[in-house]
Amino acid sequence: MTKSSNIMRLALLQLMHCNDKVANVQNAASKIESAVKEHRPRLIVLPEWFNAPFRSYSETIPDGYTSQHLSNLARKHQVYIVGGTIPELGENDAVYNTCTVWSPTGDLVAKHRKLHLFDVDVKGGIRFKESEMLCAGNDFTIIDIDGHKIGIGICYDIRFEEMARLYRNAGCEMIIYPAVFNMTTGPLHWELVQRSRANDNQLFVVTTSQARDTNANYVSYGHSMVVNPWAMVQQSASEGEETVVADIDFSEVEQVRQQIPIFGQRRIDLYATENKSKKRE
Ligand SMILES: O=C(O)CCC(=O)C(=O)O
Repeated sequence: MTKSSNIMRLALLQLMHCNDKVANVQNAASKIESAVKEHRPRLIVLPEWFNAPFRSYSETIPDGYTSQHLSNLARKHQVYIVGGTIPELGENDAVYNTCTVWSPTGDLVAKHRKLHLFDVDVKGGIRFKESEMLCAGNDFTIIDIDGHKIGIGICYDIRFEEMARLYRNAGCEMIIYPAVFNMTTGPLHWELVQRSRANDNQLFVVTTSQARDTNANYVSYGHSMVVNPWAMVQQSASEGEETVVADIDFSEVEQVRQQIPIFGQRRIDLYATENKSKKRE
């Protein structure tokens, strides 16, 4: 697709979350409505696990409760929606951490199942084993909005440089990660990994987090963020419920790539990052 505009307005909805799926979807719907009325974004991004994080709430895509609501909201408001993530009930009763993307016609553009599950044990900090509850996806996901290629990853996926590199190699100008870092790794790495991926690959990195609820079992770090291809933080939220509005200027991607042309200078005679998935982008 040819690029119809170099500017794209994003709205990142950093949402508060509770254990009531219907209330969470309603909250997202009302924040989407306000963002559209006040800011007219082209693309809205929701947080990881914005509806509910548990198997008991899992649903099929695209006919499940949350999918149908996101589809209707995208159509009603004529906007693209990167629908954070939801627990997807997949084949053989497997549950995935899945991001859906909806077009302004209400169609499902793509779904991305988290590739890297968050299995960590940080002494005195956080222990988490996402693979006890969920299965990992196997496919990369690239969408096209107005001629701009955008890669999709989910939370822990951001730590894997090879994935971002493959997206860059496939022509992406932005990577969006719905994510919820925590109070151990958030202060340490949240901004660092975003600026690293942006710097390594000379593209925009966008994250949308849940808002911080200090009474939750898993306390979110917050700070939804847009990092530009110079690896500078263009905009960022604080901890609470907040909407971040950012005008992305895609011409910055080309400027950085021309001025610091690392991709033409790589020694690909000596090393490579190879896509081994069955479904190649
Ligand atoms: O990478 C991190 O520190 C946090 C990742 C995470 O919370 C997740 O993937 O769910």
